Amino acid sequence: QEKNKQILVLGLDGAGKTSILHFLALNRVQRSVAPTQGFNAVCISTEDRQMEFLEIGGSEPFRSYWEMYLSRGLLLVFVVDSADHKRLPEAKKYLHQLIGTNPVLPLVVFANKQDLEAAYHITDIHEALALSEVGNDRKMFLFGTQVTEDGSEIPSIIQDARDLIAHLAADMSDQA
Ligand SMILES: Nc1nc2c(ncn2[C@@H]2O[C@H](COP(=O)(O)OP(=O)(O)OP(=O)(O)O)[C@@H](O)[C@H]2O)c(=O)[nH]1
Ligand SMILES: [Mg+2]
Repeated sequence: QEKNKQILVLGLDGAGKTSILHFLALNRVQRSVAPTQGFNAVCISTEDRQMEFLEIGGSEPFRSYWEMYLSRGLLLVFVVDSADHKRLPEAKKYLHQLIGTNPVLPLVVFANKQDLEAAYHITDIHEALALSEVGNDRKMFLFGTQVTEDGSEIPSIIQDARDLIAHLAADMSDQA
């Protein structure tokens, strides 16, 4: 049933998936984050419902699971390291492979690590990931985020993103 579908959180290793989930769930920055070896399920309660997030590790051995779980996804949250310029083409390749299998799955992209000096601005991330090509029938959102202890401004973006994800997830469940 759609109600049991999860919000998939995918993206290359080190992009910040676990860090973002921790912040979304607890409004706090996690100090030492270990790479996710397999799956990381996080349940977040909003006023009227629960959201189930499923992160799948971004390291090579776990990427083969991404597509398998996509059919069970309510929406896709894709996280990139905005400062990892070298691997943006790889991230783009995986993203387009994933969404290619489902023309309507809503997409929320986090251009993470905006605190780093080398970070690309979201307009450059939009271009690097070819987000203009994700399809006209799909809802797509892009957030510039950072999960750091200093600077109180940006984490409010993560809270906005959480509200948006809650709305999208509710829409998708109600459609079922
Ligand atoms: N500077 C900076 N570092 C970050 C940010 N978000 C996460 N990190 C750090 O980046 C590293 C990787 O973060 P994770 O959250 O483990 O990344 P992940 O996408 O879950 O990685 P896998 O589980 O291996 O797929 C950790 O050392 C985090 O502390 C950010 O916004 N800015
Ligand atoms: Mg992780």
